[in-house]
Amino acid sequence: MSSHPDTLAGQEAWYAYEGPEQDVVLSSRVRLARNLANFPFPPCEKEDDAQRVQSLVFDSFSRMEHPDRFQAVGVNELELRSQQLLVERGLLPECAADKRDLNAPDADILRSYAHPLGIVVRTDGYVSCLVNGQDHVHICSFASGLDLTSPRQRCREIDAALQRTLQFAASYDFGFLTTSLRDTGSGMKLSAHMLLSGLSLAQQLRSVVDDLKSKNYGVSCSFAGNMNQGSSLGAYYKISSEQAFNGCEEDQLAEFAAAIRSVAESERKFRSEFAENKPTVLRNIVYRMFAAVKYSRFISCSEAIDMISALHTGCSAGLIEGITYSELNALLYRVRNAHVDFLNRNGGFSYERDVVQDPNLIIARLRALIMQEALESAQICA
Ligand SMILES: Nc1ncnc2c1ncn2[C@@H]1O[C@H](COP(=O)(O)OP(=O)(O)OP(=O)(O)O)[C@@H](O)[C@H]1O
Repeated sequence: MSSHPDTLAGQEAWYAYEGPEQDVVLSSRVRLARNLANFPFPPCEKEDDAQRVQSLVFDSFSRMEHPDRFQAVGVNELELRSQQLLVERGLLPECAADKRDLNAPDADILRSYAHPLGIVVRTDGYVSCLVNGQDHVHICSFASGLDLTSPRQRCREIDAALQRTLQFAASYDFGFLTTSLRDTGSGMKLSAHMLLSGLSLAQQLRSVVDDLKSKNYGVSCSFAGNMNQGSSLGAYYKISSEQAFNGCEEDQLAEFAAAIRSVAESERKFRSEFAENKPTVLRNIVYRMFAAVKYSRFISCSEAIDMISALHTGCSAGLIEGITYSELNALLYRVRNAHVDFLNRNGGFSYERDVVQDPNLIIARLRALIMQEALESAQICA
């Protein structure tokens, strides 16, 4: 099973690599919002303005050093399944339907936008730029674990390179001007995906969420779930900054990193208390999921996310060995519908007679095989 869609230009995707604090923090994201001066912002722009903005941004990328490192495309030129692959990678915005039901068929992301989106992706997949989304330009970059410095550096390089040929809307008093007031200033939004299974099991999530909200950080479900009921699929949460005008970029970055570290410390504390006070309950959760992965013939996307979460918790409690956090994090991408579909179409697999006639069964069957292959060297530590 070699041709994973996450191998770009011969290089593994960013999420295949180890990162700091990965026992709790899966990944970090930095994005910069910018708008071109002298053009109405996306909610108010006309079709030909949007076309012109896209041409100017694509042209600016084509004039950068090594322009062949960038692939620029109008999203409406991509097949629905390619769009969905980019959504699953976090490069295109999700529409509400994706959040509600991960097992549902693909939704058309373009319908939520007044004008066609454009996207530029660097061929190594580390940095991308969305055109005509909420703002004219959203530059974004990811890194494994808690690492905001390297994605911010990559975003800044692209920002500086774009500013050689484009003029962005800015004011001395407010900084960069953006569609949403909360992005005005640095235009920077920071986020971290975290596994908060310890806090969830100990039912301590509410106070952590309230504390983050009081510091102007947003908390939402990474995959699906209901924040009001305090339940997120697999206990995966996204924490993000909600305002870009307080202090300089360095301060925003340092404060956000400190908040994430503090949540990570609480999470570790509650994970180890749970392991000490309820060792049998924890073993039951982890071992059942391990067995389910090993022996299931069909796995749905939401089941897979729950299973990966339990395996991750099991690894950090020393109950499972032979698989790394980064392998588990990469699995969270590999089990999504469009990723499995890509592999199915490119892998030349053959399936059992009773599976082959049903496309939904094929995807669930292949997902089970992907999970089993990832766990090949993993074992339970009794
Ligand atoms: N720290 C992270 N690690 C991995 N993926 C992330 C992270 N933060 C956000 N994402 C993914 O990136 C995509 C966009 O994130 P999000 O929903 O926060 O942005 P948005 O509000 O749509 O746009 P923007 O942040 O550009 O204004 C989503 O698919 C989300 O799951």
